[in-house]
Amino acid sequence: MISAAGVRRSFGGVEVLRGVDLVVAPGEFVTLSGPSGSGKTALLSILCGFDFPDAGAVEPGPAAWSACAVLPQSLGLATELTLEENVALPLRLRGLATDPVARVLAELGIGDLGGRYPAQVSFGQQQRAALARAVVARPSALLADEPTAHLDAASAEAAIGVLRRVADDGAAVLIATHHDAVHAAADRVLELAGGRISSGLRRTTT
Ligand SMILES: Nc1ncnc2c1ncn2[C@@H]1O[C@H](COP(=O)(O)OP(=O)(O)OP(=O)(O)O)[C@@H](O)[C@H]1O
Repeated sequence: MISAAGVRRSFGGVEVLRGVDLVVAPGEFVTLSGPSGSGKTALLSILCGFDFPDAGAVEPGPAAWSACAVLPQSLGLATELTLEENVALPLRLRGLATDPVARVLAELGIGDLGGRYPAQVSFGQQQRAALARAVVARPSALLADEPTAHLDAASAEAAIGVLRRVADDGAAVLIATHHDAVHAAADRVLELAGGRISSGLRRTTT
C-alpha cells in the first residue's frame, strides 16, 4: 500500500504540497499527472522516505522501505558496476538467486548490453536498466519518476508492460509521468494541481 494523508511541504516559504491525500492499493497501477513544477517529484520523494513532510503522514513508513522500490529521475545506477551487476544488486542484497536478471533485461530490449557500464550506453538504455533494477526483486510497492521520459515508443511500451506486470503481481505502483501512453495503461490517473490531488479518474475497461 502507498498512501499520503494531509501531506504538506514548503520550499523557501512556498507551499508546494498543500494537503495531499492519496491511496494506491496493492495490485493497483496509478499514474500521477500535473504540470511541470506542480510537486510530483516532491511528493514521490516524501513517499519513498528521501524527504519528510512538514505535516501529514505517509506509507510505506520506515518499517516497509526495504520492500519499496524507487526509480528516481536521476536513475542512481552505480557507475562502477555493469548493467547486469546493477540489476542483480537488489537480489544479492536479499540473498536471492540472480536468474531473473537476464529475463528482465531482455524484456526491456537491453539483453545484449548487460556487460556494459552505464557510461557505455545511452541514457534511455540506462533508464531501462534502472527500471529493471527497480522491479527485479518483486517489490511490494514501486514509486517511479518519469520512467519512460527518454524512451522511444516501442521501448516505452515494453517498460509499461513491465510496470503493469509488477502491479498484476500484487505491488502498489505509483508513476509520475507526462507520457499519455503510461496514463492510458493505468487503472487510475491522479492529477496534482494547486498542491492537492484534484482527481482520480478510474480507467474504464470494456
Ligand atoms: N529541494 C528543493 N528546494 C527548493 N525548491 C524545491 C525543492 N524541491 C522542489 N522544489 C520546488 O518545488 C516545486 C515542485 O517541484 P517538483 O520537482 O516536485 O515538480 P514536478 O511536478 O516533479 O515537475 P516536473 O514535471 O518538471 O518534473 C518546484 O517549484 C520546485 O522548484
